[in-house]
Amino acid sequence: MPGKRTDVISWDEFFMRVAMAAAMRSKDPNTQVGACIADANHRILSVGYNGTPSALNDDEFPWETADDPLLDKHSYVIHAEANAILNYRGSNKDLQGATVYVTLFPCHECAKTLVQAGIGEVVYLGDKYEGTQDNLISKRILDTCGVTYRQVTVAD
Ligand SMILES: O=c1ccn([C@H]2C[C@H](O)[C@@H](COP(=O)(O)O)O2)c(=O)[nH]1
Ligand SMILES: [Zn+2]
Repeated sequence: MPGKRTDVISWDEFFMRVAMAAAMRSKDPNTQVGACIADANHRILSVGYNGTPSALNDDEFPWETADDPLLDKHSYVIHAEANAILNYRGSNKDLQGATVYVTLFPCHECAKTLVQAGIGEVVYLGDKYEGTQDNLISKRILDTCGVTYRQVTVAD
């Protein structure tokens, strides 16, 4: 069609950029994670980022890592993927076969949650914990459950 723009961003890049925007809402000083769930019709089903439960004042809880679980941020943060699933307002069945775009490869807890929610594909940006025990368990869960995963890059 004459005059039509053709150099538009791909769906992968679009959904990953939505996940990247969500990550910018995270208060975590070390690792900001965003997740965007999309269906086969290229509709966004939900978005989430890593943060404390909304009823919990994030000024009153730690954002550092500590040996004492009471003082460790990991005890209080809901992961981006879990928040995206929890934020979803449709029927759970609609997540069946959906794709999650996530800025960090999911941890093994998120892998279990994604599988149980029916997510069929994980598209990720970074894998900074690659090779760790948690990361290997996560990949084992996804592999065993038939959830495919692939890495994408997004230009600066
Ligand atoms: O699957 C995942 C794994 C981690 N997160 C969040 C949880 C924390 O807020 C950070 C990780 O912090 P580190 O300092 O890198 O341990 O990332 C997530 O949302 N999803
Ligand atoms: Zn996780």
